[in-house]
Amino acid sequence: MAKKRIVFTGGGSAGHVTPNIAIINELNKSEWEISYIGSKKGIEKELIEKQGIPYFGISSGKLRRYFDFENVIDVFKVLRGCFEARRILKKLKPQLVFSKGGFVSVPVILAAKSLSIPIYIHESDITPGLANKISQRFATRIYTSFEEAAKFFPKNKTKTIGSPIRKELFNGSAQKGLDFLGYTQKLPILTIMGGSLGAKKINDKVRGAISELTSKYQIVHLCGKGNLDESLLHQKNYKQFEYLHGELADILTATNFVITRGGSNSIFEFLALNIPMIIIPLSRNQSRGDQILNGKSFEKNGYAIMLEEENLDDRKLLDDLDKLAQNQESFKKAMKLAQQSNALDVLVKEIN
Ligand SMILES: CC(=O)N[C@H]1[C@@H](OP(=O)(O)OP(=O)(O)OC[C@H]2O[C@@H](n3ccc(=O)[nH]c3=O)[C@H](O)[C@@H]2O)O[C@H](CO)[C@@H](O)[C@@H]1O
Repeated sequence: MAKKRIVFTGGGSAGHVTPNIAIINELNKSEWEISYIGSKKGIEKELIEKQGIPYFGISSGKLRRYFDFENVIDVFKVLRGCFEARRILKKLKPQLVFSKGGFVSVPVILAAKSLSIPIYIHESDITPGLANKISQRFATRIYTSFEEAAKFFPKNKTKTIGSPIRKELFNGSAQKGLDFLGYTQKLPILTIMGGSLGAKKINDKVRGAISELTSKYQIVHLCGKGNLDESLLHQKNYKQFEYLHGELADILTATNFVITRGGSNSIFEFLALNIPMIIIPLSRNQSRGDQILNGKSFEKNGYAIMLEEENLDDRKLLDDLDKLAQNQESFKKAMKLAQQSNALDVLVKEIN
């Protein structure tokens, strides 16, 4: 029997890729021929090629909400991306395009629409990103992580399902994580994840308070590409990484507490893994404020403490960490009570 064909798209940062990887890993490879269209150089290229999935790079422009001369150039890049995506889709002839958003997905969606290929999209945040805002009118079905997001999309084709999480994250070994880090069970493990690209503000604050932090915690700092601090290479109880791939599952299983940006996929992963967290969202100056809404929603439900960047100083960070540790059982209880969504199973079923 001929295989069914699906094309995934999404990129720019890992949050627009890891949910696709979660789904790809669950699709039966003897039934599905899977391909991916992303940008020529974005993080999606490396992450998808690691999975052994055929990858097609297209020209893509950044979508900005403000005026910039670069916008004019980017319009041409996006147009070029549309033609390239159309050529690739005509060749691959998929029955479905699945998009996780990010600016590279827009040309793919426009091309898919022009070829009448059905399109499913997933929105991770409470308010839709610009790419999904544009794409939604062309989508056949729209899925959201947050209940609050559904109101931004047409009712008849939208469904809230939660966040599709890579199954491997649930199969980690705490001991393997400790061995990898060279840590013991003497002090709690605090993992700091500044989103997939790292967060300079968080990196600086953590490093500024390093003596006090490392006297209480064994730290795993995911600091983003190009953000390693050489002066701390020999710091006791401190391990820094630009980005972790396969080891992440073991490390998160060994982790007691997390300090994180408010990226939707990360915080849903910590929720599913029952790890109490402090969320420091990207501020309104640097974003549309989606992470603040994500953080507020998690705080309201008792899963996290939210600490706004404007209030982020060493003392506040240390105090909030103490609060998190003292009340860890109540955070864990609230997280356990949360309807653990089976978003991944739902999506795989709907795609099949
Ligand atoms: C700056 C920016 O625009 N951020 C957005 C981006 O965040 P970002 O790309 O940071 O996305 P998320 O925090 O949602 O997800 C990051 C993903 O990368 C993985 N990971 C991270 C670090 C690491 O070392 N290894 C690893 O595997 C995490 O497990 C997670 O699956 O997309 C999110 C989902 O739309 C949005 O909520 C964020 O606002």
